[in-house]
Amino acid sequence: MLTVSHLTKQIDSTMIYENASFTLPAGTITALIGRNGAGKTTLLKTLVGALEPSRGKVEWNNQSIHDVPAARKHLFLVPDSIGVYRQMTLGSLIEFYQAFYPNFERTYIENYCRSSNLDRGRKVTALSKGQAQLFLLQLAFATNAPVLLLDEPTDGLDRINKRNYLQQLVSLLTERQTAVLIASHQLEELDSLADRVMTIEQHLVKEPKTLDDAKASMQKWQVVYETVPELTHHDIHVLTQTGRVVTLLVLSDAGKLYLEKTNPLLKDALPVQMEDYFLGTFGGNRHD
Ligand SMILES: Nc1ncnc2c1ncn2[C@@H]1O[C@H](COP(=O)(O)OP(=O)(O)OP(=O)(O)O)[C@@H](O)[C@H]1O
Repeated sequence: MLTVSHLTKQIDSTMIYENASFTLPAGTITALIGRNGAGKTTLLKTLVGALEPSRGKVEWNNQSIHDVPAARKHLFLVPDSIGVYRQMTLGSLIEFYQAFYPNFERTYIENYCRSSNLDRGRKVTALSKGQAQLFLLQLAFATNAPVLLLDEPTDGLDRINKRNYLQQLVSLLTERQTAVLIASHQLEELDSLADRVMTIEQHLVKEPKTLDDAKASMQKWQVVYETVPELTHHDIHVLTQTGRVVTLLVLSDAGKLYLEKTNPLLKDALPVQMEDYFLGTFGGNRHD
């Protein structure tokens, strides 16, 4: 299992992210969410050994990813851009990763190239953004690595490829018991996919919570007023207001009490979605 302890990254004296401590259990999908620039990509790059941590460690079964390069064969990162692969041909990428990953399934990726009419001699730059992304995602499956780190995996995919890819991810994950960490802004997608959610809030990496626990930490209400009051409480986050109808998130018991005191005419509970969780966590007065 991948175990991360007190992982911290500073670049020049700027804190990028701090104190990441978590494990990635087999057969689970963990969503990593945070505002732009929160440090998600930097965290993924540190996990895979592409960046050195300032403090803390990443271990695969007690072997340090940073001190023992061979331990990295248990992880594969699909980056958020093809930058590092630009000048490589598909064939050379396949050779490169086959040499590194002991359970690499060459037939799998070759079949994919054939069925998608991708010539192995083509450079990654000669593919469209979506084609390159799909190729890397399939390459990730071909490595058979027990831990997959995916940075904005569905960015650039059309709806059909996105749906097919997500179905494939879930079935491969179940079959192989892969541990997956996905950094993404596609919150609706994460809602149906993730078992757990981990946030980076003001540089601090929080412990993963189950999706149910995360959603239960806030309540969503649709409230109707005679006259809508100013809802200024720290733990009330207004999502929308249409006339006298307000949809809001309540982030604490104090917020709940405050809401009661505003004497709404009607109050209906709504299910909390991942997008609400994001807005409640990052968009409320607490983070202003
Ligand atoms: N090589 C670098 N030198 C200096 N600062 C860097 C470097 N790489 C990243 N940063 C800074 O680290 C912070 C986090 O960047 P990162 O790309 O990890 O964020 P992110 O959460 O993935 O953002 P987004 O959601 O926009 O993709 C940013 O402020 C960025 O400017």
